[in-house]
Amino acid sequence: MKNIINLNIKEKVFKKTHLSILNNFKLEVNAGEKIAIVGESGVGKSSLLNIIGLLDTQYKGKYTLFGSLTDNLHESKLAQWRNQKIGFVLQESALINSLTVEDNIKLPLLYADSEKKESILEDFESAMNAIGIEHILKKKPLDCSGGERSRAVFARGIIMKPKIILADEPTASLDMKNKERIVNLLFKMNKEFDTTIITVTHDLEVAKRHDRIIYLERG
Ligand SMILES: Nc1ncnc2c1ncn2[C@@H]1O[C@H](COP(=O)(O)OP(=O)(O)OP(=O)(O)O)[C@@H](O)[C@H]1O
Repeated sequence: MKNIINLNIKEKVFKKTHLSILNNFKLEVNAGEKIAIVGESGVGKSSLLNIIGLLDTQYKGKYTLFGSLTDNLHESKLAQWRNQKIGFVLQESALINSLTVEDNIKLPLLYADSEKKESILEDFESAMNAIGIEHILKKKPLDCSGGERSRAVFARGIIMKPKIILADEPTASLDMKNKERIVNLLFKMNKEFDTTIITVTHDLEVAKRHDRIIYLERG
C-alpha cells in the first residue's frame, strides 16, 4: 500500500494563549485507508485536521504529503492540493448565504480544469440524489434545516472527488437515516475511487466502521 500521509508533529502552540497541543503526535496513512479520530472535546482533533488539510502550517514538525515534504512546497501548490486533492467537510466551513445551495456546492469547480468540470457536472444530479439534497439545490442556505446544511457542506467537500476527505463530525446534526446515508457515501467513495477517509467523530458506532481508530489524548 502506498503511503500518502506521513506526519510528525512535535507540537502545535497557539501564540496568543501559549496552549500546546498534539505533542509528539505521529500519523502515517496509506492511500485508501479509512481512519477515525476520536478523543475528548478540546484535545485537538479539529486542529489536527487543519494541519493534515494544509489549512494550518504553523506548528513544529515535519509533514510529507503525497511524497513531498510540505515545507518545500510553494503556497500555490498547497492551494492547488487544498482545492483539488483534499475534500473538507468541516464543522465551521460555512456556506455562503447569498448563494443558492447548488452554487455553494459548485464553488470548488471554479478552479477545476474543463475536463474534470465536465465529468463532475455529468454526475452532479445523481450525486445530489445520493446525498438527498436534490430538493434544496435552489434554496438559500438560511432557508434550509441544520441537517440539510450539513449535507450541503458534505456535498461541497466531496464534489471534486478528492484523494483525501477530511470530515469533522460529518454526522453530528443528522438523523439516523441521513447519518447512514453520509457514512455509506463516504465509504462508497473510498471503495470506488480509493479515497482516503479521515473522520473526526464522537460516535463510536461510526468510528468502528473505519479501518483504524486513533485515540487522541491530551498533551
Ligand atoms: N485559534 C485558536 N487559538 C487558541 N486556542 C485555540 C484555537 N483553536 C483551538 N484552540 C484550542 O485548542 C484546543 C484544541 O481545539 P480543537 O478544536 O482542535 O479540539 P477538538 O478536539 O476538535 O474539540 P471538539 O471535540 O470540542 O471539537 C482547545 O483547547 C481549543 O480551545
